Formats: sequence, C-alpha cells, structure tokens
Amino acid sequence: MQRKAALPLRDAKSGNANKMKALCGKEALVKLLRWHFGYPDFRGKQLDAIQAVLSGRDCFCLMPTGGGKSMCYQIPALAKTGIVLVENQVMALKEKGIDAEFLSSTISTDAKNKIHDDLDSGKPSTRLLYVTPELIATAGFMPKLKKIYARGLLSLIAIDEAHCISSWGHDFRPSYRQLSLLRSHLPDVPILALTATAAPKVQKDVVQSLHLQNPLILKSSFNRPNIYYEVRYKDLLDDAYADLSNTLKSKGDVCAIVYCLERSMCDELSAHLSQNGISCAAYHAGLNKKMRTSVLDEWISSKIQVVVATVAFGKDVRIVCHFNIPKSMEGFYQESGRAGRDQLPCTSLLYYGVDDRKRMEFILRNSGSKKSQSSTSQEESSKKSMADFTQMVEYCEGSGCRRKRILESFGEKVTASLCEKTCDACRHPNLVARNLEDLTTAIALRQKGSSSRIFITSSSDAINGEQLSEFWNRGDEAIGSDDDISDSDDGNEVVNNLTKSKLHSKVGVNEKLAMLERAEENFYRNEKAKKQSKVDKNAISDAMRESSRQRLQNALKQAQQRLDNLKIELETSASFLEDECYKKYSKTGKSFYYSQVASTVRWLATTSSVDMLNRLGAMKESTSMDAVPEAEGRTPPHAIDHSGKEGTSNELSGNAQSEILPCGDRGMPIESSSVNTKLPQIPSFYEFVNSRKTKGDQLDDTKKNSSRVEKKMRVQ
Ligand SMILES: Nc1ncnc2c1ncn2[C@@H]1O[C@H](COP(=O)(O)OP(=O)(O)OP(=O)(O)O)[C@@H](O)[C@H]1O
Ligand SMILES: [Mg+2]
Repeated sequence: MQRKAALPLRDAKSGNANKMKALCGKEALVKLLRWHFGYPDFRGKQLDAIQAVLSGRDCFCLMPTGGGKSMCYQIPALAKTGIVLVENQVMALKEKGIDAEFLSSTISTDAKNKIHDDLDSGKPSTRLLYVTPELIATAGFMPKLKKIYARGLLSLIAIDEAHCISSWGHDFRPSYRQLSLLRSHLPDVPILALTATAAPKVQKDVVQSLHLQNPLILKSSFNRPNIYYEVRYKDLLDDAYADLSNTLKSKGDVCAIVYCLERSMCDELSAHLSQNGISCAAYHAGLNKKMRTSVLDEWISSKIQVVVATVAFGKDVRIVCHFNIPKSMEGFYQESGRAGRDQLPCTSLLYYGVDDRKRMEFILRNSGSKKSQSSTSQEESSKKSMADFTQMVEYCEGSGCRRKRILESFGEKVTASLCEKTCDACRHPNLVARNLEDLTTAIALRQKGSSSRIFITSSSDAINGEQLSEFWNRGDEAIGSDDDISDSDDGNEVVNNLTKSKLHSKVGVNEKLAMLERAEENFYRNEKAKKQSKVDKNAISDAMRESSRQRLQNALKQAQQRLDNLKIELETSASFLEDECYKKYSKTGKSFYYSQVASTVRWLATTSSVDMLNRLGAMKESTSMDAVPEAEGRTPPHAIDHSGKEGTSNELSGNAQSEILPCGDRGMPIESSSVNTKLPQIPSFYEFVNSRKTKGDQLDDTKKNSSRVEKKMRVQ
C-alpha cells in the first residue's frame, strides 16, 4: 500500500503556548484524523482524551467496545514528535503507513534489532511502539525506555485494556501489575488508561495501580445501540445445533463468531455447522500456530464465514453467538462487543442451557483451588467469580431488558426506553416470559427427578427380594470418550449417583419402581440433551459397541456362575448378543441401543439356563432360522408379549401374540438345532416397569406433569 507522507509534524516542546494550542486545537487534530484515517470527525470522548494527554495530563478513558479507543493514542503519536508507548495492536497501522512497531518475544531477532537500532538512533522514526506488559518487566527494556525518555522522546504511555491490571476485573493479568512501575521510572510522561469494561471498583483500582495524578476521567455510556441482544434456551430447543445453523443461514453469509466454553465443543460445533453447509472453522489454543494463522487469514479475507472460538477474536462481525453461557458479564460484554464495531446493526445471541450453567458453576467453584493462592484469596476469588457468574445467569434467566441489565452491571443508570426494543425481552416480552416459564417447569422437573433420584446398589443387590435392574450400573459405561464429558457432566452425575448410593429400604417396591422409572426418564432426558450436543448424534461408535460387548460378557460370566457353570462360550456369546442389539437398534440411535443392551444384561441376570441356551443356541442357526410353528399346549416358563406385558401364555394368548418357547417332555428346551426359535422380546426397563404399573398403580403426578411439559416443550 502506498505509504502516505506524514503531515508536517510540529514539535510542541519547542513551540510556544499558542503553537501548543494550535497543535491541540480541534481543527488540527481533525485534519490528522481525516488525513491518516479518512474519518470525518472524532467520536464520543476521543477528542477530550487526545487533548488531555497532549496537554500532559493523565487520563482514564472508559469507552464501549468498538468505541474507538485506539484513536486516542494514535492521533497524539501523529500530532507531536516522540514515541507513544502502547500496551496492546500493530498491523492495521502499518497498512496506513504509520510507523508502528511491535516489540515482543514473538518477533524475530533481526526485526527486534531493527527496532532497537531505531530507538537508539536519537531521532527514531517509530511513532508508536507497541509492547507487552511482560516486556516492560524485562531487565533490559526499562533502561532503554529511560534513555528515550531522557532525550525527551517519550511523549505518552497508553495502556489499552487497562482493566486487566485490576484483580477485580474479569480478565486480570498479573503481568499488567508491572505497569505500576512506569510512573516511578518515567515521572512526567502522561499516562492514558483505556478500557471498555470497568465496573466502578475496577476503575478505582486502575487509577490507583497506575498512580495516575489528577487524571481526567472520561466515561462514555457502555451502551452499544447497534447490538440486538437475544437469549435462547437450549432446554426448550429440540436441537440447539440445528437452531444455530438455521439462524446463521437465515442471516445470509454474514460474518459471525461463535464462542464456546471448551475446545471439544468448538470442534464439534464447527463440524456440525460445516455439515450444514456453513463455511466455518474452529479457532482455539489446541490448534497449531500454522492452523490458527490460516483460519485467521481465511476469516479476515471472508473465505470462511463463521469462526467457532474459545477466545476473544479479531475483526468486525455481524453476529456474535455465545453457545455456552460466559463466565462473567464483563467477558460477555467484551466478546459480544466484537459485533458491529462499524456501528452498523448486528446481533448478540446467547444459547443458555441449564447443563452449561451447572458446568460453569462446577468450574468456578473449583477454579479457586489454585495452589499458588492462599486459602483466603482462593476463597475470595472463587466468591467473586461466582458473583460475576450470577449476574450472567440473571441476564439469561431474567425477563427484563437485556441491555438495561448489561449497563446496570457496570454501574450505569439506564431508562428502559433506552433499548427501543433492541433486545428480545423488549421486542417479544410474551415469548420470553413463556420461555422462562417453561424453563422453570423443565428445571423443576429435572430437580424433582434428581432429588428423588433412585440410589440403587449394583444389580446383585435385591430390594425385598426384587432383583433390581442392572440398567443403572452405567457408571462404568464409557458413554462417549472420556474427554467429551467434563467431570460435572450432568448425565454422568445422574448415573454415578444412581449407582453409588443406597435406596431407603422403607419405601415400597412400587414406589421404588416408579422412582426408578422417573430416574430413567430423567436419565434419558439428560441423555437426549447430551445427545444434542454430539455432532454425530445417534451414531453408535465402535468404542461404544466394544464396551457393550464387554458388559455383556461380564453379565454372561455372572449368569454362568449363577447357573452352576453353564457351558457357554463367553466371548462369542457376548458378541452375538451385542450384535443382536446393534442390528435391532443401530438405526434408531444410541439410547435405544443402550437400552437393549441393558435389557439383555438384565435378562442375563435373571433368566434360566433353558432360556439362555435357547437364545444362545440360536447363535449357530442365527442366519438360517425361519419362523417356527408354535409348540402346542406347553406352558412355557416365561412368555412375554410384544407390548411388554408379563404373565403366562394363557393370560396373554387372548390379547397379544405371545412368544412360546418350545419345550421337550421334561420342560427342557428342545435341542435348539432342531427347533428354530424367534428371540424373546426383552422389554426395556421402562416397559418392564410399565407392565407392572398397569396393575392399578397410579402414575405419580410428576410423571403426568412431566409428560405434559415434555409434550409442550416438543411442541415449542
Ligand atoms: N472517529 C472515528 N470515526 C469513525 N470510525 C472510527 C473512529 N475512531 C475509530 N473508528 C473505527 O472504529 C472501529 C473500532 O475502533 P477501535 O478498535 O479503536 O475500538 P476499541 O474501542 O478499541 O474497541 P475494543 O474495545 O473492542 O477494542 C475501528 O474500525 C476504527 O477504525
Ligand atoms: Mg481496542
């Protein structure tokens, strides 16, 4: 790009007062803005900040995201000789032909030497020197800075993202603490502190930590009028992934960022969006440098439309989506503020899920346990992060104006009319109210389910003689690979609780079964929610099949011991049984497959050797078997009709096609090789419980409510 010759610089030091006045005058400064940046005029408090620092005064400048904070130090660097030292961005300036250099550990040695030579030259051409706070702290840098200062060549120190210096801020970086040395080493160089998010406490902390002297405090409203704020509720959506891809598609190929909590979620979500024809890529610390640069370049050149990131990310976008609830309002404001920095209309969309909330609470409760911190400060930081997060939860679970809630969290007084229906709560109050009502019901049901969660022992334990389903011993089941599931994963938690604790023996069997059934429904609901968050939603992975085979083999082993060492080949039988489940349910999805595996395991725990041999006997004939005429007259030991009702064949034969197992004279099974039997239909636990429950047990109210709300949620 053709380098622009700089405007003739006037040197304020040598000039007299009027010259100084002319230099700081609005006219001269607007001329610089137009000449170098092509903008017609200054925005908000930019001019006040520039004039303050040009007159040598410290300034604390609070401006919304995208407000134009960088201009507040770029113009001064052009208005007078000397170097402006900046903590923080360089490329954009170089493209404008402005001599900006970035000194940090990441640049090459000769680039570093080139900058140092220029700085040592006595007449440096560099106007803006970007450094990192870490560099300030290195031994070799401060003496260099003092030399430049001694020659009167240091005109301003600008600290961008100044909130990072405060441990009260959402983004505290200890390295920023070094910046408090600057004032003592460089006493009369004006300091400009800039931030987009600083709660009153943070502002005070920044002014004190940087030792600002009688600073000019400039506060613009945090309001971002061009951002439309919206919250959607994952617990009320059938498929949040599909919802997001439809939304992105409906907006046309606009540039978007989607923030996620975890890298794995970034990868999955980006894969899902790509499968739905949206050009997107994941961007997180798990990618190598080359990958990250190429994603960045492709995104900046709009070759890809959407980036799914875990961290704050580059240029102007039209939509910023938080697919997981952020941990603080400040972080949310910063990241959503990435949208529409060109002041044009844009959207901030947050997908709120109860699971995400629990996961974040779990993380924040345990994040304070950093070794380095003393127990009190651990306590304090964890309390503070929980308080910050509560604000975020209130933003999602509250029905009031989203914009008002954001601005008030930064201590800004706001009238509700300010929003002018540019948030979902103001534009669609009834819809938001209804969503919140359904969400409350859904949460209550889940809590009911979890508080009366059945704590059962392992399958071998009995309750009043009733063999309990082995179904719930899924804690040992690798549901998906380990790293997909964070420790606090709700679904796992449900199962682990279920398998770990004991059921109160005084509760009657029927109530227990009802509670088991509710817990199963909850588990499935959790399973379903988890399933939503898996890209290949229903696929049954080989790992999953292997673990099912293992599980069946264990169950076969236990059955063999129980049936005084029945002669069966464990391995082949396990694969055979697993294959049955897979063939039967691989299309319908993981949960049914699991349920069939569990039913088979249950069956193994209770079946007789006759049934076992019949069923396994089919293994040899499994391909050549065809339907076999029913054996007359024998009452089979165990007949189950398709509807899962139990009872002897007489009871059932009237109203349902029942499976009769053919038996020889002594009630022993006719040799399986001579008789082809169809496999007995094993009811799922749910059917099993239901078949018992239809004997006059009243379904529990919550069950009725839950199916009502479930139906309603499905309708939504
Ligand atoms: N006076 C102005 N007139 C028009 N556009 C401007 C003006 N000042 C800055 N901008 C543009 O506004 C956009 C945001 O500017 P800048 O990056 O400085 O914002 P910021 O306050 O640093 O935002 P953030 O808090 O997100 O870092 C940039 O594209 C910048 O070029
Ligand atoms: Mg900025």
